[in-house]
Amino acid sequence: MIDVKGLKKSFGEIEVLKGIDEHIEKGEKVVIIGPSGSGKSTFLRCLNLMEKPTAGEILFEGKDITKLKEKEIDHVRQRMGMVFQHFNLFPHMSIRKNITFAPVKLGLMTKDEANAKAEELLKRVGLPDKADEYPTRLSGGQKQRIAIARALAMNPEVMLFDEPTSALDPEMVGEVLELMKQLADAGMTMVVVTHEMGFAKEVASRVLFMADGYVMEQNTPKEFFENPQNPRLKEFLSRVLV
Ligand SMILES: Nc1ncnc2c1ncn2[C@@H]1O[C@H](COP(=O)(O)OP(=O)(O)OP(=O)(O)O)[C@@H](O)[C@H]1O
Repeated sequence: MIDVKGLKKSFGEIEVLKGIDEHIEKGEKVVIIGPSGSGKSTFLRCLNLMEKPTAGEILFEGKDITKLKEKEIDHVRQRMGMVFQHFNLFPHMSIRKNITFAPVKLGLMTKDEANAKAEELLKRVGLPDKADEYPTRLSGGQKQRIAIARALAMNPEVMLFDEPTSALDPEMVGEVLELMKQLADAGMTMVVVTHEMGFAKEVASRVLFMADGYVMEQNTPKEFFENPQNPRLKEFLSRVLV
């Protein structure tokens, strides 16, 4: 589904991604872990071209999306939903409007269709009575569940999650991870940057370890956590799996 070839990304003089080759299959749940600053978010943001790669190719369904024009890039982004650490909801819009705004603006649905979709999604994320509320009235966990509903409103084929629970109070982490597990069980292709090792163990089909702009190791969760090979990964796991 997604083929990444020789991906590099620099910000000014600093090379953050130094050459990444990856293949993501339809239905896979790829979890990316690694130390702060290792390039995890940058890699994720390159996948849907929120960051423009400095070099390399990203093939989505066989087509190199790094060569597309701006308008075609919008189309790719519709097919790859993104969920951010800080929710990024529109504060001046109701929850319903947050969910329906993009599909209507992009002409994917009529207003009525989008409203019906919003209702269905609000039920799915367990917040059926929040359509007329505004984001400021919601808890962090609720905001993130709405952000997931908003991404799903575009009927994406892939969902990208950038540390979706890192900004949440501890008691709200579970409700968001539970919703992500439901999505995984429903067959969604997912790429997730997270510090939640339990989620990686339970949900991932493959776990990637990034350090210094490279994918240093990757494996099934069982092998990854029980039999790590790279010394950097061993050291990282010894610190996070206390
Ligand atoms: N827009 C930008 N301009 C300049 N430097 C950037 C930009 N985005 C990221 N960087 C730098 O790139 C490096 C990698 O950042 P990135 O956010 O990808 O790491 P990360 O592994 O996701 O870290 P964390 O776990 O702390 O979120 C960091 O040194 C960061 O400062």
